[in-house]
Amino acid sequence: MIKILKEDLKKIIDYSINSVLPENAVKENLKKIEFKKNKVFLISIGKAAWRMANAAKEELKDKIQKGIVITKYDYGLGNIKNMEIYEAGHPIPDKNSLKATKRAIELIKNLDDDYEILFLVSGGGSALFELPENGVTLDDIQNITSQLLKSGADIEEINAIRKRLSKVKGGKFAKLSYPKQIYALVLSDVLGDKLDSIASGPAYTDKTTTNDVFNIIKKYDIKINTEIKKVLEKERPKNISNTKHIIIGSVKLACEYAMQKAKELGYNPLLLTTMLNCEAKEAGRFFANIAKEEIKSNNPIKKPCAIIAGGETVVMVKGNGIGGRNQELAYSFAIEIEGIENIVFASVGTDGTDGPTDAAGGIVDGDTIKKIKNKGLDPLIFLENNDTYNALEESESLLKTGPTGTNVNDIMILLIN
Ligand SMILES: Nc1ncnc2c1ncn2[C@@H]1O[C@H](COP(=O)(O)OP(=O)(O)OP(=O)(O)O)[C@@H](O)[C@H]1O
Ligand SMILES: O=C(O)[C@H](O)CO
Ligand SMILES: [Mg+2]
Repeated sequence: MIKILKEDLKKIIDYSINSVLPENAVKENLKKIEFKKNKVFLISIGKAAWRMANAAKEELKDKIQKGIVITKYDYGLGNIKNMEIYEAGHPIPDKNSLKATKRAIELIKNLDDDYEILFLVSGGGSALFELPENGVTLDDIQNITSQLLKSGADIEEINAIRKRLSKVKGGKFAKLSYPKQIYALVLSDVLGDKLDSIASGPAYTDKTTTNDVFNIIKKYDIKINTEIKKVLEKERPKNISNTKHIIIGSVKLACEYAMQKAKELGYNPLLLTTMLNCEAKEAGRFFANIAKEEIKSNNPIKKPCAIIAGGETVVMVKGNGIGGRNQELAYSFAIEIEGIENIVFASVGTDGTDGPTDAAGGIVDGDTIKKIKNKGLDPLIFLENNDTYNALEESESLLKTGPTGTNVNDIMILLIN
């Protein structure tokens, strides 16, 4: 029984991820853009950058005369005609992020008046598209980003800070490109699809205030020096007039496709939320509470059922193990449902990389914790040490997809028979 549940769960995940791959989304939405000039410069940033750029090139062909792609290491899939392809550091920017970004700006500065800009944006863009603001060094950015990523701050909070430390975020890229028109196609990995947060909104007006920024610094006890403090006080550009944005994919869509596939496989689907953003291990426990209620009283939906959620949880990393938010969520679920039969649960990053690991997430059931105990290991220590990658590896519960080419947050699916 578990075997079938697991197979079904994997089918649902595959279907959902395949349905939000960027190619179709880019091609369909390009039809909505009315370019006014005959030449297009393409700039594509983020984890999905290569595939989005390739799809745009297939669709617009030689109308795209030049372009640059900036993606994460190993996410570039070869040459694309007329394009420069760069790979750089993620989730913390490195010198290749800066080199590629500098090059992008240089290319844009040299474009003649016949060009408009097609800007393809996907999650991960914040780390990959980066040029430090005057008075800020790459070291500063690396240090502050790394503090923020471990602090439990959510992506909107993290990006509020990133925007101020950068010359290209928070609408500054649009200002740099002015008066060229920018058409942005955005694959959203931010809950609620907030355009000023996705990849730190390079071409979108920053909605955060200086007050917000210092509240975040205080709330998460981020250590900054006086030079950085001065930079953080500077306002972002307002009145950006040369950009148009279209959202072309999101976690909501991924959840809807998961529901569709679950139904097709005979499960009653229920969508809990597309905005899950609490602490990962709390979310795991909450899902376990729901699973127990379901098993006991067929509530909130009749079995067999698929209970689905989308979102992006946070982890306050305190230990020195390896893992990611999906692995931690799935593992904490497993701890709560040890020994219970006929349930399978997965939490997965649609981009295929959960945290700094080669896994997309975890897929767990009532036997997961037993397997760990049978090896004489203590299941709780892994969680305490944020070492859920190793815990899931020991229990054959890692979910690996490899880089998927898309990036629309995380999905959680609970199947109960
Ligand atoms: N050992 C660990 N256990 C659990 N979570 C971890 C661990 N180490 C890092 N993380 C979490 O992994 C997150 C970064 O992973 P990941 O690359 O999947 O982020 P992402 O949100 O997909 O990136 P982006 O938003 O730039 O696309 C960090 O926010 C951090 O909280
Ligand atoms: O790059 C980023 O800032 C995150 O992935 C959110 O878009
Ligand atoms: Mg990820």
